Amino acid sequence: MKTFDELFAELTRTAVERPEGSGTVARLDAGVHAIGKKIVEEAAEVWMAAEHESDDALAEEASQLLYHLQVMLLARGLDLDDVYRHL
Ligand SMILES: N=c1c2ncn([C@@H]3O[C@H](COP(=O)(O)OP(=O)(O)OP(=O)(O)O)[C@@H](O)[C@H]3O)c2ncn1[C@@H]1O[C@H](COP(=O)(O)O)[C@@H](O)[C@H]1O
Repeated sequence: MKTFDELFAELTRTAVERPEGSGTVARLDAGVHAIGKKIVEEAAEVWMAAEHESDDALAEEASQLLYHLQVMLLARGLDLDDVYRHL
């Protein structure tokens, strides 16, 4: 298990070190258009899970949406403080 901040720290390292076989590296290389499409897809899956699926399925879809949001922030060179100052 990891926290939101721990995942972002891991993905930040991944973006720099670019380990072979990393899905995150592939998503960053695909760019913000592809990442944006994935965010929309995952957001729809969160919505559908909330309406029709179990609590655990909803939690899993939410985790995937949060992951793809973090990838988008990294792709644009933002960090979590850039988001937190708006909360
Ligand atoms: N938390 C996540 C995470 N959540 C979601 N995903 C990706 O998002 C996809 C979402 O699931 P879908 O059901 O939409 O699967 P899919 O339709 O096959 O997705 P596509 O690969 O076709 O886009 C997953 O298959 C993963 O590829 C994640 N990929 C990585 N992580 C974590 O990110 C870190 C770095 O991962 P790597 O870069 O892969 O090493 C590790 O801690 C991972 O656990």
